[in-house]
Amino acid sequence: MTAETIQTDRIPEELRPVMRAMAEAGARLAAIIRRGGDLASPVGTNADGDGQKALDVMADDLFRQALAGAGVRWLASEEQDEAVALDPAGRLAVAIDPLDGSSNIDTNVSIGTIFSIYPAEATAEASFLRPARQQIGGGYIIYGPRCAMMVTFGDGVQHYALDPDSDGFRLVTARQEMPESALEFAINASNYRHWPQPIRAYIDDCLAGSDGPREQNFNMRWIASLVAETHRILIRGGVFLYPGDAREGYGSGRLRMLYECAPIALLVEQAGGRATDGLVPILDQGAARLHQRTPFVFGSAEKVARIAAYHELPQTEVSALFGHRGLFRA
Ligand SMILES: O=P(O)(O)OC[C@H]1O[C@](O)(COP(=O)(O)O)[C@@H](O)[C@@H]1O
Ligand SMILES: [Mg+2]
Ligand SMILES: [Mg+2]
Repeated sequence: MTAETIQTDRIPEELRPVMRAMAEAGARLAAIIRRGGDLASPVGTNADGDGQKALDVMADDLFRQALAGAGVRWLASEEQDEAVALDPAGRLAVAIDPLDGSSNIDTNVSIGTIFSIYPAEATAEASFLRPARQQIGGGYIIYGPRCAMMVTFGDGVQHYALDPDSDGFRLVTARQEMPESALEFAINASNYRHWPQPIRAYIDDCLAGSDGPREQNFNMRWIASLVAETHRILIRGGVFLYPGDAREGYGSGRLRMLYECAPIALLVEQAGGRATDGLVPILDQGAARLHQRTPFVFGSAEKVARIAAYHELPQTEVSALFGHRGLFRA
């Protein structure tokens, strides 16, 4: 690669090496995805028992190699049981979901990479198992019709796109803001019967549309790539929900606190939205274990606040017919 892998003038100086490495590995992964081939074949199982596909492992190797020379002391990955020590002199700790949206690899639907940056502490535990608000950077790369990166260093969200001529990420928008409101929600509705009552009630009211207490119609989207849902919501607004549910192993939902929810929550808050576990802000929480899951709700502030209010309603009110939830009229 000849030109800069990413335009760095708006990136804090101490984070430029790590961002150059992320961009370089991201551009390489984008090229592998464009070329296609057998990327979705099963190759093993990761720490949490999830099936790994060929591209999951390739992406993990690519980012680990790129980050090895970028001032990173600790690296935690979805694909590794334990955090690994990279550079003893490094001052940063990076947590990564190298390939997000694995179920979409073979269908040519947008997939991504999610990353979170903390100051390195003496141990991996101290570096990663801490309040998510202590992140000094977080973002994602989306491998879609256009390859793009959204990243925050705590002062707004920067939007970059991969320039196919130079193979480097160039700034598109210096301060990406999320629209305050939109009539779209995203949830995997096949799990409806397993959801807790407040989530069912919220979705019931969306589905009732203009005949229900909200008195307006909504649209639904579910891509099954967190990165792609986040990108849509950052650009167009709306809300995303992956609640805990009654299926075995899904009590805290599916998504991981450290390398999925924490960085997405940082981006969302920096873009003017909100991100919670349904009730409590994600950034006020931290992972107790590297691969800990959490229920996740994020999007336009007003919608996320409304979902929290459904959690606070008395059970009798939540269970009542939607027409009786007078609180939510208009
Ligand atoms: O298949 P489900 O249950 O709808 O889950 C979809 C979710 O799982 C994920 O694919 C999990 O991420 P990985 O692909 O990195 O394991 C998210 O991107 C997506 O939001
Ligand atoms: Mg993921
Ligand atoms: Mg993944």
